[in-house]
Amino acid sequence: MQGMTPTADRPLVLIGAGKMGSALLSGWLDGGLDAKAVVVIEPSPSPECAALLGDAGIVAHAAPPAGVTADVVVLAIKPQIMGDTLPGLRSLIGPGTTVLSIAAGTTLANLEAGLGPAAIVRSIPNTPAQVGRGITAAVANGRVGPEARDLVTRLLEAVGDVAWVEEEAMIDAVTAVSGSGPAYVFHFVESLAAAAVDAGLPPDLAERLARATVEGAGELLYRSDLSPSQLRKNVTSPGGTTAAALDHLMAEDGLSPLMTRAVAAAKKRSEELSG
Ligand SMILES: NC(=O)C1=CN([C@@H]2O[C@H](COP(=O)(O)OP(=O)(O)OC[C@H]3O[C@@H](n4cnc5c(N)ncnc54)[C@H](O)[C@@H]3O)[C@@H](O)[C@H]2O)C=CC1
Ligand SMILES: O=C(O)[C@@H]1CCC=N1
Repeated sequence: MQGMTPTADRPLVLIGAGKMGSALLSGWLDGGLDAKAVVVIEPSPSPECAALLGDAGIVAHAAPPAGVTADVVVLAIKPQIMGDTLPGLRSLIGPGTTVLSIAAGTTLANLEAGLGPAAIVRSIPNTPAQVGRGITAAVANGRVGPEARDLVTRLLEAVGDVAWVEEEAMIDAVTAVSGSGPAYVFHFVESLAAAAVDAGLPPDLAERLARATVEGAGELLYRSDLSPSQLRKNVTSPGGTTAAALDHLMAEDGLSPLMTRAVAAAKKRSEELSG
C-alpha cells in the first residue's frame, strides 16, 4: 500500500479483530501493509480471525504490549466497552500517533476523555468492507493534520470508498444510513424470499431468486451511470406487473415512510450510545 507509514518499530495497533477489525486488517494486508508493522489486540479471536492472523504470521495479544508507541491505533471494539478500555490504551499514544475509531455512537469527546489529547478520527464503515466495497464516513478532531488525514484516508480506502464530513453530528445519520444499511438490504432479500414463498414458490428457489435479484440490481446500480429512479423506471412498464407492485411500495404508507422511521430509530440509538 503506497505511503503507509506504520513500521515494526512504530506499528499500526488494531484493538479488536472481530467482523469489522478483521475486514480492515484483511484489506490492509491485501493492500501491501507489512504484517510486521501490525500489532493486534484481540482477547478471543474467532476461527476466521485466527485463520487470517495465522496466514499473516500475526500474534493476537490479550492486552497492549509494554513499550509500544503506535503510528496508528484503530479502535474496532464495541462502543459499550470503550469507556473501560480506553485508559489502558494510553501507553500506545505518543507524539504523532493517530487514533482511528470505527465504533458507533462513541464521540470524539468520549474518545478524548478516555485517551487524553490525541489526533483522533471518528468513522463509520460498513460490512461490504469485507469484499473491498465498503463506504466509510469520517470526521476528525482539531489535532488531525493533513498527513494524518491522508494516512486515515489510505487505510479506509483499502476497503472501499471514503467520505469526510466536517460536522460530527452527521455521523449519527451516517451510521443509520450506510453503517446499518447493509442489514436493511439483507432483510429486504429475506422479505422478498418470504413473499416468493407466499406466491407459491418452493423455499430454495424463492431464496435463490431473491438473492440473485438484489445481487444483480446492486451490480447494475454500481456499473450504471443512471439514477436509481431511472433504473426503477426502466423495469416498470405502464400498466404492467412492476407498476402493480410499486402501487404498494410507493404508497403513502409504503417503503419510503417506513425507511424514514427505521433510519430515525437507528440515528436515535447512535445518539443514545454517545451517552
Ligand atoms: N458490524 C458492523 O456492521 C459495523 C460495526 N461498526 C463498529 O465496529 C465495532 C466492532 O463491531 P464488530 O466488528 O461488528 O463487532 P465484533 O463483536 O465482531 O468485534 C469486536 C471484537 O472486539 C474484541 N474485544 C473485546 N474486548 C476487547 C478488548 N478489551 N480489547 C481488544 N479487543 C476486544 C472481541 O473479542 C471481538 O472480536 C463496533 O464499535 C461497531 O459499532 C461500525 C460500522 C459497521
Ligand atoms: O448495529 C450497530 O450498532 C453497528 C453500527 C453500524 C452497524 N452495526
